[in-house]
Order: sequence, then structure tokens, then C-alpha cells
Amino acid sequence: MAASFSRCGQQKALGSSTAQERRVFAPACSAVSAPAAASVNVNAAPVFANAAPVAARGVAVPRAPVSSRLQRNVTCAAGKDATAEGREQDLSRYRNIGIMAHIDAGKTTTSERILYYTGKSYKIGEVHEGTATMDWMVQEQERGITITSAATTCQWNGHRINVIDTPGHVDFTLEVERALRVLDGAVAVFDAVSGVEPQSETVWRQADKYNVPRVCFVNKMDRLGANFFRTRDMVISNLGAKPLVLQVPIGSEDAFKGMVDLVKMKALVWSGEELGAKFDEVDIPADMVDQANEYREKLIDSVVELDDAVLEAYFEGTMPDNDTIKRLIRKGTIDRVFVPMVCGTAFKNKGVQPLLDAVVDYLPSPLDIPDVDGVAVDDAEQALTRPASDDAPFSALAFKIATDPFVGTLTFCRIYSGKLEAGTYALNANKGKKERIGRLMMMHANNREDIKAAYAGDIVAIGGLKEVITGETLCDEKNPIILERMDFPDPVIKIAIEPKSKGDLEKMGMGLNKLAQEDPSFGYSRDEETGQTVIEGMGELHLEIIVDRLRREFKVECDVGAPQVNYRESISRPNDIRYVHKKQSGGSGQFADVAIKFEPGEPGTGFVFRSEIKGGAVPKEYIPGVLKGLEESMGSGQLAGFPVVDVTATLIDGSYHEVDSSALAFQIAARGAFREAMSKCGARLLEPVMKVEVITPEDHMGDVIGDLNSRRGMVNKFEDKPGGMKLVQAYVPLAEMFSYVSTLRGMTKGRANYSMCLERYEVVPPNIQTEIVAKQKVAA
Ligand SMILES: Nc1nc2c(ncn2[C@@H]2O[C@H](COP(=O)(O)OP(=O)(O)OP(=O)(O)O)[C@@H](O)[C@H]2O)c(=O)[nH]1
Repeated sequence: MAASFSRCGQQKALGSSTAQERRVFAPACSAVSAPAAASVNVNAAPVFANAAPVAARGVAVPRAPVSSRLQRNVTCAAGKDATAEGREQDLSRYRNIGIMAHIDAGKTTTSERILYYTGKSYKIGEVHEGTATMDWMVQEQERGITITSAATTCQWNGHRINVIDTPGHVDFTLEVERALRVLDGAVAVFDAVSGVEPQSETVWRQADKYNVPRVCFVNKMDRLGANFFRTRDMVISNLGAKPLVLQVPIGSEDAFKGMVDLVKMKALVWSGEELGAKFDEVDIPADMVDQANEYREKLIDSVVELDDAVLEAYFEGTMPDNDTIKRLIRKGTIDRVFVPMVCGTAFKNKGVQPLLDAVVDYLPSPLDIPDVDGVAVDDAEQALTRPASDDAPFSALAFKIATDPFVGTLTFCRIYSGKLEAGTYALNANKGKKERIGRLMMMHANNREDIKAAYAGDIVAIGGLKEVITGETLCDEKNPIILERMDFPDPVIKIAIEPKSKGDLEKMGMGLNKLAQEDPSFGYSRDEETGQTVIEGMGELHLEIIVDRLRREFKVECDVGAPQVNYRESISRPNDIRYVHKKQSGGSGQFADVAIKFEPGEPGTGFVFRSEIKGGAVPKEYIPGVLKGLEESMGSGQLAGFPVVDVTATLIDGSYHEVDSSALAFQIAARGAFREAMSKCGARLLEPVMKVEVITPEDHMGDVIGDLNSRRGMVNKFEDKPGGMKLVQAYVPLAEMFSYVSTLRGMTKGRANYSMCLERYEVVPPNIQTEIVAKQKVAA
């Protein structure tokens, strides 16, 4: 049997469910791409002084639906005046936004232009030159990708815009999730050539989950094959959204000059494409007047429906004025009736200023969204809320931890209510501990500006917090609240790492500890028996970056093993198990008797525990012991030591001894019952199956399909793509996808690309299960 792992870095929290019904081990959600690390055997026995701190995990509760947003809109008018002394900007003039999209759609380039045009940076950093301000990590600059979401603050048109640029690669999906949790609105960037790409779908659904209002920016209008209206159609068909066209492009590809603004009914035409190029507001070109009229009419038709009085007047022949149109676009955007759509080319500096106008005009301020939800500290069933007001008790959510070489730990927080001053104390509501607010900073990518106080709506970094981790709440000690937790995916792959020397071993312990603190989708564990260290993450690229950071930031010399799938174990049939734990030899005895019904749960349900004990057959105080024993057992299954998922356990009966029973005895009995259940309930292995989308030239399509089939893949969809390309979609087990990037490159001479994300867990075929189990036993 595989040796047991002590799992560090993460703990699956129990959400807010009751003690009688709890869930752990939510299904993983992520993917893989990029080259595999070198393969080396690992035998060392590292010893770490500290286990990584326990990261909170929980079930995210989406924001309130539209109806409650509408209610909030009513309240906000009253809340607006409640601005405390010291606030620089009225809360209604805040926009907390994220920039989200598929990899390479141009999020970072767009964010860089936003910084430039808002006067925050005087020199533009280019992604392809490795100088982007927002991509400040050395790994980001070398690879030209965003890995961590960077936060920055800028000003536009009398508004404070807090921007978070999020990664597009699916391995860093947690960064997107964290950002969406604390944002009020988002800009969804699309590549005008590729339109809606797989990861744009994933982030779109994440934004749906958190009810985040969006504006679409169709970028790269200068590229060959760019097509604004095709992208609009894909937003409808692939995302099921209702785009509201606010601009019509003037020309495309090389001839892209600007756009017609359908509210102003003016053409915005750029005279150059250099940084800072000016644009003029001129009359609509004669050959576009009909098209502009047609789309303005569609725009007005969509917005008048949101206001009965305006609709009535419209039917009677009165056109709404531009202020009314803008008011209704804002209302429809915030209520998520439609998604305004604008266009441009960030790289060629066209369209960014109107995009900023759209952010200010149409995305919500903190006053436009529902009061943040939470629960009481001593009673998870008691719902609490906090309004976006400086006068309300202080509450903030830590959504990201970063390690800064100068400041140490930086904790990024979104302040939902109240005021926070540097040098004061706040309560970590999750841990019940007071923390000193040493330094308070506004962040500009990796630069920071010290501030004395922060207010409702701000996104700030706090320096020097000791024990706060991602997802925890900081609040006023006298008015404690625990805000909704975030949903963290479970790692899908793992690799073994071996430090080269004893010195490296110590540094590795420290490094892993810090990295796990920053990143809840990363975990590490140490096999107590073999001393092997295993790191777990969301994909090959994710772990590659972790190892790179260990080497560079923590100066750890190490060898790295081949990536392996993080399988899961489950059961296939129900069974009632009775287990008696009895120990009489020496000292006081131990006695616990449990009868537990084990049943396979629905996919994705994790672990559900219920107690149906009647008449005190198992006294109430021993039931947490049963739960604890089962939870411990779920961490490592009997087949091959993988986590067990999708099991429902119901405590139906039992007995106890007046003297010899204890919670510990029931914990041991539950572990015994679980062991028996795994052998009597048809234990089986589950594997992550990925949705893989390959975009390939037609002449390589046969090879691509043949290769996917040989990887146990099931091809389920073909589609035409712009430029004579074909999309092949297939479901393939993750175990068969390692190093796919290099195979695909070789097979198609580098002309195809692919992306993938976790679709579901499936039962591993019996012959493969036998192989995996045998391999795990040898490894143990
Ligand atoms: N032609 C053209 N290229 C662009 C435009 N915007 C961005 N690019 C280029 O597209 C590439 C990807 O841009 P990024 O801004 O890094 O895209 P991203 O979405 O931030 O990528 P990730 O952070 O890795 O997900 C870079 O080489 C950019 O220079 C554009 O408007 N036109």
C-alpha cells in the first residue's frame, strides 16, 4: 500500500455546512499545458521545520441575483453621503475591475495602455519585449505571459480605477477566481481574429458565477483576419450572452482607423498608431452612415425596454436623449441584461480611451453591487451583511498573499466596509486573532505607495501580517464577521522533487512554505516513510513555475521528477459497515462501536457526512470523533493512497461504554469502518479527463485526430476557424496529455496550438487501474 502523506499547504475547509452534513474535497478544476520537467528519481528524505499554514478552502457562494442588485441600487443613493473624513474620492467614483480573457488576447497590453493613458506610467512596457509593468515577475517577463494577477490603481475622468490584470492560462485559473471574487466589474478582452476561445469561455463562466457585470473589448482589430461582428456572433453562440454593440469599427486589419461611437454618433479616428496617438471626433464617414443608423437603432431598442416611461415615450415617437441612453446602458450592464461591446487595438494604441470611458460610464461602483454577505463568527448559520460605507464596521477580504523581497509578506485586501488605518489592529475573524496593520499600501504593479488609511471600496496591500491567508476576513474586533470564502480547486498533477544537498533541503522547506502561503492551488506533502517530497498543482506549467521560483528566489538546487496525475479514489456500491474498536490491554480501556452506511455520491459532491443517530446510541459528543476519523481516512484511499471523493457516509447506529468510550475511540472506529468500506464497496480509481481543443491547419487535422485517439481520447467536435484553420475538440485523460505541447509542435511544424481544461473525473479502465495501483505499491 502507498505510504500515507502528510498534506501541507492546504486543507479542505468545511464551508459553512453544519456538523451533521459536511463536505470536503470539491472536485478539481484546472488543466495543463507547456513542457514537462526533466525526469529524475527522488529518494531523499527532507525534513521541514514547519508545515505550511493551513489555507482556507470553502464553497463560494455567488453574489446575489439581479433582483437584489436592484434593491441595492435603491439603498446606494442613501449610502452615498456616508463618506467619512479623509476619503479622497467619493465611493460612487470607484471602479474595481478585472481584465480577463483567453491567453494572448491582449489583457496585459490593454492594461499597460490603461496605465499609460491614465498617466500612471510614462513609458509603455511591451509584453513581447519583456518589459510590461503589470507582468513584473521575472518568469512572466521571460515567457511573455501573466502568472499572478497584478493590482494597480489609476485615475480616469475623475474616477479611481483599481485594475487587476489576470492570467489567461488555465493553470493559473485560481488567480482569476480570486480576482473575480473581489471585483465589481470586468473587461473581457477578445482577439478579433480568434473570437471566443476556450479559456475565454472558462473565465466568462467564472464571472457568471460571481455575477460580475462586464464590458467586452474586441482587441487586435489591426490583425489579418480581424472581424468584429464574427466575434460578436461568437459571444452570442458560445457564451450565451447578449452583446450590446456600442461601436462600429471603421475599417479592419491594416485599414483599421477607429470606430463610430453609436451614442455620440461621431467617428473617432486616430491619426497615427504610435503611443499617445491622438484621435479626432469627426462626422461619420458617408459610406458608414446607414450602418451606424442601423446599429444605433438596435442599441436604442435594447435600452428603452429597461424603463417603462422611456419605452412609452419611444413608442410615441420621442427618442431618448444621450444621457438617458447612457443611464440605461449602465443599468442594463449592472443588472447583466446585456454586455456592452467596444473594439480597438491596444498594441496600435487605438480604442483604449473610449474603453476607459465605457468602464467609468457603465461598470458598477461598489455602491451599485449588493452588500457583501458573511456569517457570524460563532454561528455559521447566522447570515450577516456589510454595506459599502465608511461608517459601517470595518470588513475586508484577503484575496492574495505575495512575498515581497523588501516588505516581506504582502496581503492584498478588498475593503468592503469601514475604514482601516495603518498602525491599528484588526481581527482575523477566521482565526480569532488580532493582527497589527503595520504598513498600508496602494499597489502599482510591484511598486507601492504608503498610505495612512484605506476606505470601503479600496483594494490595498497590508505589510507585515503574520497569519492571515487567502480567503480570510479582517474585521472590526467589536463587530466580527466572516465573509464568504473563496472556492479553491484541487490540484490535478504532482511531481516529486529532491534537494541536492542538506542546505538545499532547509531552503526548500522554507521556500515551499512561502509559496504554499501565496498560492492555495499549490500544495506539498512529505511521505513520512520514504521522506519523498511531492508538490501538487494545477498543471505542468504551474509546477514548472513553482520549481523555477524555488531555484531563483530561494536558491534551492533540486532535481525534479516526471509529472504524475493526481488520481482520486471512490466507491462503486453502497454497503452498511459495522466496526467495533475495543482495546482492553493495560491502562484505561477504549471502546467505540459504529454502524455507518457508505454510498457512492454524485460526481463532484466530495464527502458528505450525516448522522441519523436516535436515542443517543452514539452520544452527541462522540459524533465529531466519527466525522474526524472519516475525514482523515478520505485523505488517503486504500487502493493507491489517493484522496477519496464522492462518498456519502451516514452514521446509522452504534454503542458506547460508560467509562471506556471517548471521541478518540470513535475516531479510530470510524477509520476502521472506512477501511472496511473501501474493500467492501468496490473501490475504484477516478482520473481527470480534460476537454482539449486543438486549432490546426486542415492538412494536419488527420494526424492530430489520430494522435488524440491514440491517447484514449474521444473526439467529439470539428469546427471551421478563420484563416483555413480547423478546431478539433476531444476529451482525453490528463495522464495521456503530458508533454503534448512538444508532440503537437513536431506534428504540425509549430502551426497548431491547443488549450485544455478539466471536464470531469471518470472511472479508470480496469487494466489501467491495475497498472497504476501496482506502480504506486512499488513506489511505496
Ligand atoms: N497585432 C496586435 N497584437 C497585439 C495586440 N494586443 C496585444 N498584442 C500582442 O499579442 C501578444 C499577447 O499579448 P498580451 O497582452 O501578453 O496578452 P495576454 O492576454 O495578457 O496574455 P497572458 O497574460 O499570457 O494571458 C503580445 O505579443 C502582444 O504584443 C493588438 O491589438 N494587435
